[in-house]
Amino acid sequence: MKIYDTALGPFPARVRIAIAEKSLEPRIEFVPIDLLKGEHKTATFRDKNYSGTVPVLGLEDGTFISECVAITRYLDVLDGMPTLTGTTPKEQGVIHMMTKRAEMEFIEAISIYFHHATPGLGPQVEKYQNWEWGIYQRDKAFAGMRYFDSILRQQPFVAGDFFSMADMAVLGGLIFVDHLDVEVPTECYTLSSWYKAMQERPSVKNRVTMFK
Ligand SMILES: N[C@@H](CCC(=O)N[C@@H](CS(=O)(=O)O)C(=O)NCC(=O)O)C(=O)O
Repeated sequence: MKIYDTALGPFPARVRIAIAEKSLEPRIEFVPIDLLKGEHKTATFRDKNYSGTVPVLGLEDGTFISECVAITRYLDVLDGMPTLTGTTPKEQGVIHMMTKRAEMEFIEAISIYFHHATPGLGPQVEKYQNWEWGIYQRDKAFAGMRYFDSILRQQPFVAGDFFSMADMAVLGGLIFVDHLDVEVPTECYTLSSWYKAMQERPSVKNRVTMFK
């Protein structure tokens, strides 16, 4: 299998954590895609992923799977023993809901801020920027951090009692925050200490870095 990504990006980190959690590194060839040069927006790359984003999983039969959730689910059930996306219907429903919520309320919001209200990936890539929209989404991400802080005051992980795909989505958002000119709100000390604790997890350790 191949993973087309950028080694240090927040969304790719979600899948790289999943790969580590499932001990799949030996089966994966990582193919670097240069976002700063806009390689992900070329026709060649869009043949792999119409949306022009990374990561993308390439299978031996020529199938390409994009979207962190889809890739994580594929990798999680590969061994017939899902550990990240739920085993019971309720677990699967709650994990999927909290992952989607982490995307809509946090990582996608801070990503929009990155692309629209900062230089982002540079003028060669950021063809359209809307500063107001970026600031609006930044504030949405702050509200999202306060929400996840409140969740983590009630339970050890984002979707309940065990580490799951939902935690990886929140970690992706925190990686963005780490390297932008924004901070986790001081009142979100539970989220901050959870983030610190997560970085001791072998699958997360050293993956919390960002492309420059
Ligand atoms: N919905 C997609 C989003 C993926 C995404 O936005 N990836 C970023 C990678 S990174 O910024 O996190 O490193 C990207 O390709 N950004 C490039 C762009 O948006 O031009 C997913 O879940 O995989």
